[in-house]
Amino acid sequence: MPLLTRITGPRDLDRLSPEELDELAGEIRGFLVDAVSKTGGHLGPNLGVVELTIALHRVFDSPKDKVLFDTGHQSYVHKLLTGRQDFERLRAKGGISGYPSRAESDHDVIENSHASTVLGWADGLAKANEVRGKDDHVVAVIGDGALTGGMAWEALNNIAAAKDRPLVIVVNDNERSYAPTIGGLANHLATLRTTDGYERFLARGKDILERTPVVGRPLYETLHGAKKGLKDFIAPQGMFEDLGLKYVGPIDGHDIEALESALQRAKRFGGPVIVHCLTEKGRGYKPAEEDEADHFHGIGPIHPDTGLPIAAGGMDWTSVFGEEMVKLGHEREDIVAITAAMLQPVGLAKFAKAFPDRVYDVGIAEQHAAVSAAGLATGGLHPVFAVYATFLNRAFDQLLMDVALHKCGVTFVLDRAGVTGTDGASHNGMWDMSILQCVPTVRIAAPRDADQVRLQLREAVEVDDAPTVVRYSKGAVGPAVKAVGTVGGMDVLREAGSDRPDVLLVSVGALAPMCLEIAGLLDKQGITTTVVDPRWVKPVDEAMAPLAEKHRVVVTVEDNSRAGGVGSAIAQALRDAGVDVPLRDFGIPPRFLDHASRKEIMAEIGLTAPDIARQVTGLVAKLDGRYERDTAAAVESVEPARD
Ligand SMILES: Cc1ncc(C[n+]2csc(CCOP(=O)(O)OP(=O)(O)O)c2C)c(N)n1
Ligand SMILES: CC(=O)[C@@H](O)[C@H](O)COP(=O)(O)O
Ligand SMILES: [Mg+2]
Repeated sequence: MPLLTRITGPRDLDRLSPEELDELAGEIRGFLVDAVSKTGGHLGPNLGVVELTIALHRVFDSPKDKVLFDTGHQSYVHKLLTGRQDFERLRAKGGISGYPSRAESDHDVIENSHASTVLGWADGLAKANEVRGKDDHVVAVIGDGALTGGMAWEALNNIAAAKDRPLVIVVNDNERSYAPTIGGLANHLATLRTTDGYERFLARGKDILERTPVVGRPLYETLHGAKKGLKDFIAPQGMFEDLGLKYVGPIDGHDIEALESALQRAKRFGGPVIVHCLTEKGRGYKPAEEDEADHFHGIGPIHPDTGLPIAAGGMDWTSVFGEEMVKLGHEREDIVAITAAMLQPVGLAKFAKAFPDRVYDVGIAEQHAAVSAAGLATGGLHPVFAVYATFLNRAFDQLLMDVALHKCGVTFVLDRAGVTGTDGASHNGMWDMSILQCVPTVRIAAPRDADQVRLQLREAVEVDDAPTVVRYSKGAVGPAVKAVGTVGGMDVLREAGSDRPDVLLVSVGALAPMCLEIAGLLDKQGITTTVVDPRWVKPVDEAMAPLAEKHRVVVTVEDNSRAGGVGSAIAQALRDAGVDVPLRDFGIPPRFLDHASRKEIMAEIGLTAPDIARQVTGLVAKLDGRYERDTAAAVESVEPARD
């Protein structure tokens, strides 16, 4: 019977022998490859923390002790050891989340998948324990990549100041974010890695010697003295110790015994202590180990034996951007690119290959990316910062106060805008067109197809005195949607065919095909509709108000939060212009969305053609003063939302 099936909670690990623990690690690796190759997910990061997570749960007593994960994408092993072994529907609707989830388990604390927050959480929890007189342990697992985020250092600055406040920081150092982790910190970790394990030597020696006190004690003192000498001699004083943090390491992150020994020492230390663990992303699965791109950081379904993707990827938004960037790079030598540790995922790999000296990976440091972009622009260049829409939240103040306030020509390209779905609540790109509404001078483009991405990216990089934003969805790019005319700077996608059309339907970005479908459904109700794509959704086009005035109702549809989104901005513009036409805005409800597929979530929140057509039908019926009965009948006659 597989050992893994006997593990229903962390305490079941205590009964296993060292040999069984190694056997369990092997079983877990096999389980991860088998399960995640079917569902997709973060295979590489989790293969790298098998032994580490086993050791953590043997040394600490979760959930009394808090075991915290930064970003949380590497918490699958933690889930397996804390009673969750059904990975059939990993990241799918109704299945387990790909990140810690309080609804799933008391062992889970941080659900936020935005990096570099774990040390802040740990600092707060440790302070709470101190105030409440609790002796629970707080253990924070942070990757070398997440350690490049500014918030990690804000927390470390606080943690290091409290020398008597116990807190265990486990640095999961696999030398990679997606690609190899960049920066001075990564170089410093490399220095610590090369100090030939004097801590490891001591840790192992101390535990063995302590078990034989008679002989061991004097011998240990000698060793300890030797260690001091050894350390001064062979290991530079680590930055962490200079900060006032006890440093233990480097520890082989795949040696359970060594890990437990180091973690036991850290547990007893009584103050803030860093355990520096050396791990390998993708360990134990050859296709991942040999993958130079990102060691299978995040994958879709693959053939387990070869690691090759099952679904062939078509043309996606990211590739369209990436290819146009290369063309722009050839045409304009002032264009440079910035990524926050996601060169490949945001589509800048080709640009980096063509222009290696004009691309900057700043680490997981979006705030720094935005401020350094202001510097680059002030220095005469035009930076393009490509980042997932949800991670731009991190750099809001820098976009506002460094880029916009100083009139810097910086282009922010937001990938994964709108509902992404399977990565859970914190990954949907649903806030950018809300938070940016209040930024003076910023211009926001929402391209509807590949041609518009190319065109609007070019329009954006032409602006040299204000921030520009180009935002598009995740995954395959939809069909080209041609304009049939223009009004002001807006594209008309469908004429109403009436002198007094009923509905002005404002289609934002990638939802254009759905908006044309809505217009078709309204047609069947005898409702005439003009469909426009503003292209640049901020500022609201000056032609919007006079165009709205020619219609009976305005409907806006956006893949962004309804709260303060494009619909709100247009409503405000109509009010400011004295245009009194009712407006109904459709978007993502301002709440956190549980993980599911994009399609499932869009249906759940009513962002589908039938749902919207049904509501607009009812709206127009009410405008006509038709009886509720008629309205209900008209509404029901719209085709039900396809499942
Ligand atoms: C603020 C933020 N920016 C970017 C990301 C995307 N991201 C997820 S995991 C990851 C790399 C993390 O590297 P590391 O912390 O070393 O963990 P590892 O995957 O190596 O275990 C990145 C950049 C994120 N989750 N949050
Ligand atoms: C954990 C994290 O933030 C990333 O790995 C993210 O999951 C990637 O998302 P995509 O799969 O959409 O690139
Ligand atoms: Mg890493």
